[in-house]
Amino acid sequence: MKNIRNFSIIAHVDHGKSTLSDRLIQICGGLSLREMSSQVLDSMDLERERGITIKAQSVMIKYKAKIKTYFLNFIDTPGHVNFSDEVSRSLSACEGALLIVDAAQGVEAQTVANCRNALNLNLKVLPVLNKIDLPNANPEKVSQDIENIIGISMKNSVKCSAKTGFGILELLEQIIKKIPSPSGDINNPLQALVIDSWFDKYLGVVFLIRIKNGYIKIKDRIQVINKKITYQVEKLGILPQKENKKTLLCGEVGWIICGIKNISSIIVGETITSYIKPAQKSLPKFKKLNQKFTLDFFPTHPDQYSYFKDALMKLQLNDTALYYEPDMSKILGLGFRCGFLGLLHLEIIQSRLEREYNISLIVTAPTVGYEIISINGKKVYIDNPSKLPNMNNIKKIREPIAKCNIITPIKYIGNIIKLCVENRGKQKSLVYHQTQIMISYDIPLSELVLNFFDRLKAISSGYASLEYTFKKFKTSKLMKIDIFINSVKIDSLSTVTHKNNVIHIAKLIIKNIKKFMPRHQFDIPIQAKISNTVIARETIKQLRKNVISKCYGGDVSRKKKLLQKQKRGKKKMKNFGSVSIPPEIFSSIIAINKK
Ligand SMILES: Nc1nc2c(ncn2[C@@H]2O[C@H](COP(=O)(O)OP(=O)(O)OP(=O)(O)O)[C@@H](O)[C@H]2O)c(=O)[nH]1
Repeated sequence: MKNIRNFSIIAHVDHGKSTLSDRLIQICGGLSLREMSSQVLDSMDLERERGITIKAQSVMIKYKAKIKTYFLNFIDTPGHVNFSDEVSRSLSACEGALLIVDAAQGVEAQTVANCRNALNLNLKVLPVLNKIDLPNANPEKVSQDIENIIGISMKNSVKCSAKTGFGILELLEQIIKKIPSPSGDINNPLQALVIDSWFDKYLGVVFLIRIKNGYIKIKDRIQVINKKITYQVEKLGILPQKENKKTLLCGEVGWIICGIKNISSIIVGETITSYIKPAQKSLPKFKKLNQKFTLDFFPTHPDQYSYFKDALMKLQLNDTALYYEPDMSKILGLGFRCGFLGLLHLEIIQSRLEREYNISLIVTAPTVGYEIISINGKKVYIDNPSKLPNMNNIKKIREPIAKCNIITPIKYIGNIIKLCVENRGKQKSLVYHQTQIMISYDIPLSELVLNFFDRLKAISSGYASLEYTFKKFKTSKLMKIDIFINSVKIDSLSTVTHKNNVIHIAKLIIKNIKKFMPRHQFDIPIQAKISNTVIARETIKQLRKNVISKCYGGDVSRKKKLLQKQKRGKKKMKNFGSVSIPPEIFSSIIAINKK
C-alpha cells in the first residue's frame, strides 16, 4: 500500500483538469498514442462535443520514480457546478486532491467550493498553478488570492503547463511526497465504498469501488451493509484495463461485476462487505446533494413508457444526482417527475435519453420545491405546481433561498450587483482581493436555477463565477398561474411565480402557446388564471371554411342561412371536440423561464 496514491483532480471549469490528466497518463506511458488520440478522460460523446467533463473518470497509471514504482489512481472530476455530486463522490475515494488553478484566470467560485469540499473530508490538497505558459499568467498574484480566499498555504505549490508538459515531472514527485498512501488494514474484514456504477450491455451492472479495509477476490460472496442485498463477484479489475484481475486489495480503486442484469436498487454511496466475515460498520456516506428543480418527462409515444422507465433506471445507476418518480397528467398521460442539479444537468440527461435510448420526450416547465402552510396550519412540501392546493386554502408559501458566492474581476461588479437585485437578491458581504472581488448574496433559488448563470457570464465577458448552496425556506408572495386551453385546465402548464411578475409571466406563456398552437375549425381561447380570475387571454382564430363559395349570385338570405348553420356546427365541435396540443408548447415554457 505504501506505493499507492489515490487522488482527485479538482478545479473550476476549463482550468485544465482533463488536459493535465492526459499529460500525466502520457508521461507515465499508461496508454498508447492511438488511445491518446483525443482527450482520453473526457470520453463520453457529449463530453467531446461540449468540451466539458460530465462524469468523473478513474484511471490507474504506473509512475517509475528514481527508486520505486508507484501506482497512481486518479479521478478527473467535472468542473461545472451542475456536476458537483460527481466531485463529492470522487473525493470520498481519495487521500488527496490536486487543486488546479488557471494562473491567468485566477481563483473562481468552483475553485473555492471544490477545495472546501476536499478539506472538509480531510484530504491533503496540493495546489497546482496551471497554464503557466500563457503570456498573461500571473502566478504570484493568483497565489496570494488562493492564500487569502481559500486559506491554504502556497509554499509547496507546483507551477506547470499541462499543454507543454512543463513542470509535470515535478508535479509527479510532489504527488508522491505530499499525498499520503492509503491507510486501512488488509487483515480486517472487507469494507469497500461504492463510488460509481454503470450499465454495460453485455456484462450488466459494473460497480466502481474503493477498498478501505480487507480485500476482495473472484467468487467472493459480498453483501451491502444495512441492506439485505448479497452478490457474488464474477469479475474484477482496475481501470482503464478491461482484463480481469484475481483480487482487489486494501487501498485500491477498481471495478467489480456481479452478473446483475436487472437493476433493483442503486447502491452508490453504500459500503460492501464480506458475506462470510462481515464488517459491522458502514464507511461514512458522502454528502448527497438536493436537486435544485424538478419537471415532468413524458414519452411522446405512450407505448415507450416501460422502456423509458428502464432507461431512467440505467441512467440513475450512473448519475445518482438524477431523481425520478412516476407522475401522471390528465392530458399527457403517464410520465416521470424528475429532479436535476441545474439546467446543464437537465440538458445532458435529456440528450442521453434521446441519443443512447432513442426516446423522444415532452418536457414540462421546471420548478423549485415549495413549503406550503395551509389555513389549518399543516405544512407540506410540493415540487409540482399542479399539486398546489387552491390559493384560498393556503396561508403561506415558503420558497427556497440560496446562499450565492460570486467571484469577479473588479470592473464587472456594478452590473453584477444590478443582476442580483433584479433577481430579488439580498447582499450579505463584499470583500476585495488582489485580482478579484468576492461577493455574497441570498437569492431565491427559482431566480437562480435557469438563466442566472448565463446572464452572469454574459455581463462579465465570462469572467465572473458562481457557486451556491441551499440556505433556508422563506415566506414569499408567490402565486400559482393556471393555464386553460379551450376552457380545459392543462395541469402540466401550471406555474408558480412571484406576485410582481405574475402578469408579465402569464402574458409570456399565453403568447408562447399562441405561437405553437395550430388553428382548428373553431376559436380556441387560451387563458391564464389566478384562482378563478382571468389575468391574460389570447384567442386562436378558427380556420374558416368558405361555405358560401358555391352560392353564386346575390341571394343574401340563403348566404345568411348557410353561415348560421356553420356557426351551429362549430359550436357543437367546440363543446365536444378536443383540441390537439403540440408538444413544443410544453418544452417552450423552459425558454420563458429563462428570459
Ligand atoms: N495555454 C494552455 N492551455 C491549456 C493548458 N491546460 C489546458 N489548457 C486549455 O484549456 C482549455 C480547457 O482545458 P480542459 O482540460 O478541458 O479543462 P477542464 O478543467 O478539464 O474543463 P472541464 O472538464 O469542463 O471542467 C482547453 O482548451 C485546453 O487546451 C495549459 O497548460 N496551457
